[in-house]
Amino acid sequence: MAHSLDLDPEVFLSTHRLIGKGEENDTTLRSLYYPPVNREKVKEDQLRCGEHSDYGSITLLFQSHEGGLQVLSRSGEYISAPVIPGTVLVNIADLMQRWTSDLFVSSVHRVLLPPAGDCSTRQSLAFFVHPDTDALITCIDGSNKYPPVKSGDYLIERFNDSYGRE
Ligand SMILES: O=C(O)CCC(=O)C(=O)O
Ligand SMILES: [Fe+2]
Repeated sequence: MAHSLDLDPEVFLSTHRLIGKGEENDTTLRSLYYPPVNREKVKEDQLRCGEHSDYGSITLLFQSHEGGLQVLSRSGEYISAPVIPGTVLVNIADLMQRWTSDLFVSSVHRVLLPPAGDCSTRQSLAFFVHPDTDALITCIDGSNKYPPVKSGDYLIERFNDSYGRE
């Protein structure tokens, strides 16, 4: 990713040094199990996972073969992301968009219900990658498009926006 922006890779590497080393990095692995869908109880427009973008730098997504993931294109249409066995899907997340002054755009995505009559379950693994909690994220182009923010503070802000402040 850094090379594609003509950047020294250390810009990203040096700010992700503490993954898996303790409390100073919020990178998380989440196992998501979606149970079979009872069609009689489905509401209109119900989804398995509602439209959102992720908060950190990137997300590595491992999906089971059932599929259902869709990504919003820049022209505003949802595109199904095919499951390609043995591959990992990489989503750009919001802090990366901010960091790169919108050169990389975070992907808005959702997970659809299976088609009617399909009782399959779905399993995915999402590895939400975050910069180190104290890493100061400033626009890499030197602009002030977004004010500098510490990775950990940004995450707390996003959690508060999503789940409500105390
Ligand atoms: O289950 C999936 O494939 C996507 C899950 C997801 O987007 C998320 O948990 O942020
Ligand atoms: Fe997501």
